Amino acid sequence: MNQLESNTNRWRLSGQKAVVTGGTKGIGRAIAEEFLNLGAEVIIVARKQTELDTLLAEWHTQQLPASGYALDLSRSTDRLTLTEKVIEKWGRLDILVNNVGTNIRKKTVAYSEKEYQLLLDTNLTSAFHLSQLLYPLLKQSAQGNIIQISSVSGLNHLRTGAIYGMTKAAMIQLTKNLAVEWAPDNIRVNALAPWYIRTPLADAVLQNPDYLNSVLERTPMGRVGEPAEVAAAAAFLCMPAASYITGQCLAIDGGFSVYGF
Ligand SMILES: NC(=O)C1=CN([C@@H]2O[C@H](COP(=O)(O)OP(=O)(O)OC[C@H]3O[C@@H](n4cnc5c(N)ncnc54)[C@H](O)[C@@H]3O)[C@@H](O)[C@H]2O)C=CC1
Ligand SMILES: C[C@H](O)[C@@H]1OC(=O)[C@H](O)[C@@H]1O
Repeated sequence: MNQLESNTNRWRLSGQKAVVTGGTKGIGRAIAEEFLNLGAEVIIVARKQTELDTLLAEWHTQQLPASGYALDLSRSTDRLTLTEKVIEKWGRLDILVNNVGTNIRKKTVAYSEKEYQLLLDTNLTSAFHLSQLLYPLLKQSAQGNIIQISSVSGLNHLRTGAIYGMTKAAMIQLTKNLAVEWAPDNIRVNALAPWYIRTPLADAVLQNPDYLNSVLERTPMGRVGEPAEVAAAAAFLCMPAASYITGQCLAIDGGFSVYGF
C-alpha cells in the first residue's frame, strides 16, 4: 500500500463494520450517519420498528449500507438476539458504540427501586453485557474499537440525577478496565463525555428557557452542542489515525468541565 493510500485510509472507516446502539435519533443517529459517510457498514438498534423502518428507508435511498433491529437493549434476551444477528450477518465486528441511555431526573430520595434498575439496565448493564457478548467478534478484527457514550455527569455533579451520573461514571471506569484487558487483542476502548447536546433526550429540559440559560451560563462556548460534534469525535477515535489512543475519556462540552469561576 503506497503512502498516499495509507494516509487516505488513516482518516476513514472504509470497510469497517459497526454496531451503533440507539441509532434512530440524537447522538446515535449522528454517529451512524458519520460512520456511513466515512465508508463503514452499520447496524443500528432501537426499540421502535417504525422509527427504524423510516430511517433505514431514508438511508437506502442514498445507497448507504445500513440495517437495523428493533430490540430493547435493557433486556438481556434482546442483547443476546443482537449478538446472534451480528454473527449471522457479518461473522465479525470492528466497532461497537454503546450509545443507548436514558434519564429520570429526580432527587435521590425520590427514586423507586424500579426506576433505579431501569437506569442501571439501560445505561450500564447494556454496555457491559454487549461488550462481553461482542468481544469474540471484536477480537477477530485487527482494529477492534468500543466507544462508550458517557457524560460529563460521570465526571462532575450535575443536578440531573445521581443514578444517571453513577451509570456514566461507571462507563468511564469500564473504559479503562477493558482498554487494558483487551489491548493484547488489538481492541481499543474509549469514552466520550458530552455536556448538553441538542437531542430529544436533552430537549426535555432544554426547552425550559430558565434551564437553558443556566446551562449556557456554565458553558464557555455559550451554546449547547450538536449531535454531529459528538459523532466526529466518535469517528476519529475509531479511525486508524487514532491507533495509539485507548482507555481515554474525551469531553465534548464547549469548555464546561474546565470552567471554574
Ligand atoms: N443529549 C445530551 O445532552 C447528552 C446525552 N448523553 C448520552 O448520549 C446517549 C444518547 O443520548 P441522546 O441521543 O440524547 O438520547 P435520545 O433519547 O435522543 O436517543 C436515544 C436513542 O436510544 C434509543 N434507546 C433508548 N433506550 C433504549 C433501549 N432500552 N433499547 C434500545 N434502544 C434504546 C432510543 O430509541 C434512541 O434511538 C445516551 O447514553 C445519553 O446518556 C450524554 C451526555 C449529554
Ligand atoms: C449532560 C447530561 O448528560 C444531561 O443530563 C440530562 O439529564 C440529559 O439527559 C443529558 O444527558
